[in-house]
Amino acid sequence: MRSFGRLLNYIKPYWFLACLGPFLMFIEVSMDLLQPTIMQHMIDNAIANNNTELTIQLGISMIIVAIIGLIGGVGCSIFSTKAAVHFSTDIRKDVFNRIVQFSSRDVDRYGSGKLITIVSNDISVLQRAVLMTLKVFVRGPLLFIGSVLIVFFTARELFPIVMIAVPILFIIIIYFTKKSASLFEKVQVAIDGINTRLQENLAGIRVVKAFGRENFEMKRFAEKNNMLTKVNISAEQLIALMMPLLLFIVNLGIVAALWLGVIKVDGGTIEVGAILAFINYMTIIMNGLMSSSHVLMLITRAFPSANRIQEVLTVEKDMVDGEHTIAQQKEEHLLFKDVAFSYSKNGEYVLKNINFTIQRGKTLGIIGPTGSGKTTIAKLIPRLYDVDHGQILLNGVDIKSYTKETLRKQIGFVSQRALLFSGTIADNLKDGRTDASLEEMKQAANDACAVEFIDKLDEGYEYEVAQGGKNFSGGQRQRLSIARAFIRKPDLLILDDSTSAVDALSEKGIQHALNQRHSTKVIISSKISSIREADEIIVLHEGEIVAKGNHETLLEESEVYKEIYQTQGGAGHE
Ligand SMILES: Nc1ncnc2c1ncn2[C@@H]1O[C@H](COP(=O)(O)OP(=O)(O)OP(=O)(O)O)[C@@H](O)[C@H]1O
Repeated sequence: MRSFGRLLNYIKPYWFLACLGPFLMFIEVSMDLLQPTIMQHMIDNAIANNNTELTIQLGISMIIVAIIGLIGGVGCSIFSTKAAVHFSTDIRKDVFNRIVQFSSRDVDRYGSGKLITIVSNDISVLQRAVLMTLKVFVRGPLLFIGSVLIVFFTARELFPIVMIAVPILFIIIIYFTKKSASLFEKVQVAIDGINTRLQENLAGIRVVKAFGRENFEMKRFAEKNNMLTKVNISAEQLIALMMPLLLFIVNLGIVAALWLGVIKVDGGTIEVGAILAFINYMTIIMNGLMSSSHVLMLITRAFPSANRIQEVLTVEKDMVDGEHTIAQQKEEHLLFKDVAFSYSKNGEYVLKNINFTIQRGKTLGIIGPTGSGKTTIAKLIPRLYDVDHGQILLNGVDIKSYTKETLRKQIGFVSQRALLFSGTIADNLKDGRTDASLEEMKQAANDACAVEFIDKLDEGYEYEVAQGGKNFSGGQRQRLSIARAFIRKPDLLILDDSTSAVDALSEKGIQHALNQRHSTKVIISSKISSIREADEIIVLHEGEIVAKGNHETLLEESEVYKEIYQTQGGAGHE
């Protein structure tokens, strides 16, 4: 509830629209409330007395009142919708901006399914609650209070019926609203589950097909879908049950009014028009309560969504940005000092006691079996994650002391999963450096052996890259990612298994280009051929450095290295 209240601050810039909507609704409701009274006059004073002129006058009044009401209603819808849509657009923008700045730990913690639900579903739920509040919240209570007052002053004989019916209607509404709130919370969780499954399947659709996992995935999706169906049905059934119950109470009231009315009309204390007006007001009271309860339900339903949105907006930064904005060039370029790291707070360390130094301009190779922690080392350097123990120094300064911008400007990172973004090839290359010229792009593409396939494209560097780069082969994506890093001309270049899908000839070309570069290089690979030229190689095993040296010394001294070498063809491969 507090989160909902806080998020309502987003409506402040649109306060004029947000006030205009309910004001126009006030006009519409006032007109709605006038109608039965005019009708009562028409029946009791004009029709009963055969007064045609008065009948026409009152008829015209009813039409005018209806038109004013219509203008109020339409105006309210237009302005309320504008306010609510701007409100949610601003929240969506802030939530997205926050997510983009999340640390990798936060992304791991939330999971992409939940984040997608928050940006899409939760914000829509909130928008709907605000829209209905602006449109209906004034209407419901006004219709209710207005009708009760009018009955009190114009048909006091029938007022006891209202006194009995209204509390019962209230109790029903409160009971159902409370019950539905917890069910709608479950609905949100079930939608999370669906989005997670969907997201995972779409991202890995090729693997799903290649391994014939369709049936298995369909079954897993069906489980989540059934769960959503179950909670959705329970929630909707609950709401569906409320309407007939309310109607039943109102109808009982109407029957009681007719019964009491007949006695009173016989006694001459009430007129037929007043009874008809009462019946109308009873229906309006019910409608007023129904629409208020509907909004109340939407608001209660929006509470869990608001909590989740607020949580994302206020998530505490687990990575504090440093203040250092100047990166000097030191001979001792990169230093890992007693580094240990675990992905979860109390989890097992995936890196332990990591110590190494790279001198400026030199190349460090990192090799080791899968899961030994190679990629994790690469992720620690640009602070995708922070170390749990020890220190990483870049140019003699703890990387935590740099602003993230200063730190990341010094680094060119080619990740294991070559990811491209939708846009043109040029757009993707310019992610490396926004002001890169066409000549520089061509040079980088040439060094990364990407020129041959770019030149074959009619549009060249203006060729559109599909989402995730799926209109390129794995090797082409890797070469474009390398070109993107090259274009940056970084001080420190990190290549994480980035030539795994590249053919041997292109890999040779890339290695040649790498050797020409003055950058300090960290090359991670599971292939000895990619790192054998490195000035120093570290061998990782189960998160620890088990050997260090160049190719020749490691062949002599490290069993693990020798084993990798032999499994990759050994001397015969040279
Ligand atoms: N985001 C993550 N959350 C939790 N554990 C992770 C995460 N990423 C990696 N791990 C774990 O950390 C360990 C080291 O993983 P890492 O990716 O660094 O290994 P690697 O040597 O690069 O493997 P590969 O050669 O297969 O790429 C593995 O046990 C892995 O399961």
